[in-house]
Amino acid sequence: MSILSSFSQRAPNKVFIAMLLGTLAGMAYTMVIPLVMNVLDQGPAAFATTEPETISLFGWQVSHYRFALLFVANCVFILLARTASQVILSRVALDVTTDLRDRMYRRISQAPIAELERVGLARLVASITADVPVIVAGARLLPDLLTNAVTLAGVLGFLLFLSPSVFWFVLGCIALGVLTYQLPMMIARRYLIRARGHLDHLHEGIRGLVHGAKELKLSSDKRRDYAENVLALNERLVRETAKTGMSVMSVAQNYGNLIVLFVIGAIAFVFVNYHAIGTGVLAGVIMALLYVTAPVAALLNFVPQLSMARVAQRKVDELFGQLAHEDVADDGAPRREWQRLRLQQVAYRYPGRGEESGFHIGPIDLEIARGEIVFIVGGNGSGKSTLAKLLTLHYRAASGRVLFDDVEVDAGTVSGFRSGIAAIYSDYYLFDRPLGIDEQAARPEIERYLQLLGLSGKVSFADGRFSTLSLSDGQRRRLALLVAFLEDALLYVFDEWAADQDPTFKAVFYGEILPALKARGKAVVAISHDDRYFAAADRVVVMADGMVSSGAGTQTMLSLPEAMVASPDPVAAATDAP
Ligand SMILES: Nc1ncnc2c1ncn2[C@@H]1O[C@H](COP(=O)(O)OP(=O)(O)OP(=O)(O)O)[C@@H](O)[C@H]1O
Repeated sequence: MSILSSFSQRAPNKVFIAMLLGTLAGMAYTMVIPLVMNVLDQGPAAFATTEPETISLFGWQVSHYRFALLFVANCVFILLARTASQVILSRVALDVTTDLRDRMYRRISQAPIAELERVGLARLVASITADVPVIVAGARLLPDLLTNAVTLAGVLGFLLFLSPSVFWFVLGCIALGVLTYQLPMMIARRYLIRARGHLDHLHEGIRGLVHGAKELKLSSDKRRDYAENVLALNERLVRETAKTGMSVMSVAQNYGNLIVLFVIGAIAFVFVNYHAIGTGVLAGVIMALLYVTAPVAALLNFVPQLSMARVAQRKVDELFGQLAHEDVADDGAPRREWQRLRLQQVAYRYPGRGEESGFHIGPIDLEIARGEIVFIVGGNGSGKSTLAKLLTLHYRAASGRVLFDDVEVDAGTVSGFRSGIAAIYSDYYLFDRPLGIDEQAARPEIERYLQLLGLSGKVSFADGRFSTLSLSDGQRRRLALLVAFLEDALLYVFDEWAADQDPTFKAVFYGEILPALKARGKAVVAISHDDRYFAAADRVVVMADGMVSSGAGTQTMLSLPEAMVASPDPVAAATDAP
């Protein structure tokens, strides 16, 4: 959708008023020339007044006082109309900026996870932070654009009134000037588009600088390499292309500024030799043209800003065009109950790069029942996390069927089934508050879990948020686990949750938390490399090269301290603790 239509949809009345005021201001601008012409003895005969009426005002002699009053009123009107028009549109622009970002947020949250992973964070952030302000700035120019366009049209009308031959000559010259102006502008635009493309890579580089700060700090060689071959390289590409673009644009702008002066020269030195034109009319024409120099230059100077806005708009459209809307018909549907989850001949393939085809898993047949603990084990890159994302319905199977009981997951049912799933992925994100819960009702439970997870001395819960997220990796994961508990889901998926827990807490996780979830009738899937605890699973699913083979588990808690095995419900354990 074009930004202009966003403006008029957001506040049609305000936009109309702003446009109207801009137009009226332009008309008032045009009035200035005829008003002044009236008092020029040497002006065109049509404007000559017979009797200059002079009055004394505050001790000053004011001739043609009616015109003088009209002139002042006109100027005051220009001031008020233009200001009001700009203020109104600036305010609408702020609302439109919010709307635009809001639309982007929704597009992102409605996009399939696979698409978000493909597009990447850096490009999305660049679009929201860099492109949106440029688009809106372009749209904010509209009142000025109108004012200047109307002024130009008015002055051209004035020229037509003075001398039709001059009018056609001026019109032809301006049209020629504007056409030739397009060539450098086109070149400049190309460079700006290229610079915007490099900016995406630069953002990715900056992300690496922040997220990889610890790795880079440890080695000056790494730091130098990254600074030179990633940051400086992308900076240089952005800078050089933007510099060339801006330089060409400056040439175009200055050429644009001179167009009217060329016209004045052409009339004063050439046109007069071919057309009979009186001195009064010539003076009027030159005055009108000088007057119109600024509006023409302003109009042409809008072009670069508008073309930058167009580049940004194209970038946003392109990016969000790539982000497909997930096929979910029942978004926000209530949770659907189920007893058994089944994957039947499910396969999934990541998109390939160039000639390389993407990693492929399946076809997989797998069943997980409520009250069952299933471990997914296997080597790195064997497809465990991919399978987890299929189980949590973030990836949609390319072929095969995912069924909860006898209901197949499709666009109409996916949302209801997702509501019953809680997952902690290896790249989980911890929000500073539990989302979508009744804070007051959950408070006692949160306090209890904080204690159970050994976090009560570290984190507290107040005003709907956790007091801190500055915790150790293991503690952050425990907090993520707490949030998952609050969801009271039907299926829990843990992707290497225990990897960075200390031995004691590892034992708590495998020996108490998982059995407690099982006892409460939850289906539990844990991706694990902890072979010491494989016995905690009812079933072990082994993955290799994207395929699964199941092995039998055992209910016996191997390696667990007796005290831990004795209390199968950790919540009860926490409550009973002295
Ligand atoms: N977002 C992605 N885009 C494209 N390919 C991916 C993506 N994520 C994973 N892959 C591919 O899928 C393969 C399996 O990845 P996956 O994360 O499922 O393995 P894993 O068994 O969980 O490994 P690990 O034990 O190291 O966590 C990877 O080797 C990679 O080639």
